[in-house]
Amino acid sequence: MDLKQYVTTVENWPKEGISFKDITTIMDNGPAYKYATDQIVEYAKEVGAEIIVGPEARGFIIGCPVAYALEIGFAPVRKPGKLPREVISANYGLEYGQDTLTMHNDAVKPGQKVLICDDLLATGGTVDATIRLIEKLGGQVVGCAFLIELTELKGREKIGNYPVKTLITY
Ligand SMILES: O=P(O)(O)OC[C@H]1O[C@H](OP(=O)(O)OP(=O)(O)O)[C@H](O)[C@@H]1O
Ligand SMILES: Nc1ncnc2[nH]cnc12
Repeated sequence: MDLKQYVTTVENWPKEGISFKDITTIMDNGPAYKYATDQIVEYAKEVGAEIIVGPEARGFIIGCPVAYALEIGFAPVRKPGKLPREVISANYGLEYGQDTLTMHNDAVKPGQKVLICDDLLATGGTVDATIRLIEKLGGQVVGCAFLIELTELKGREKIGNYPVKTLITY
């Protein structure tokens, strides 16, 4: 299936110069959402993922069905003030701003094999911060899976040698 036909590009949103890739038009199409999820499930099997970690908010949409299909856990990475128990934090830069991400300090167990799932790899700031959080807890990042990669923004370079799987590139 050509997933690209289901991605909607919105120019100059949320601010001037950003070419926003809207994935709601993948999600609201049953066969497209299932096809995309199935591709990432296969990748998760290949890398031997034992838990999925996904950053708020769109990482939940991609990561949760993968965890469900494999009957493994899902650990959320969230913006500050959202997780109720003790957290660890990491700062990062975004294509359009600066922020902090947090994760429960027992969400990933030492040595556990983790697949990070998100909708989009842009500058790599979000996934880089997510990797730092997982590794602080002793987790082993075995892969990073995305629906979309914006190659111009060089996210892969930012994260170096971690295996990356993307379904659509621009
Ligand atoms: O590679 P990067 O430059 O870090 O950009 C990619 C990240 O940006 C978006 O999330 P955003 O922070 O907009 O949050 P949202 O999912 O809650 O809308 C997207 O869902 C990725 O997580
Ligand atoms: N260009 C982009 N498209 C969609 N989501 C984004 N999040 C950050 N940059 C984005």
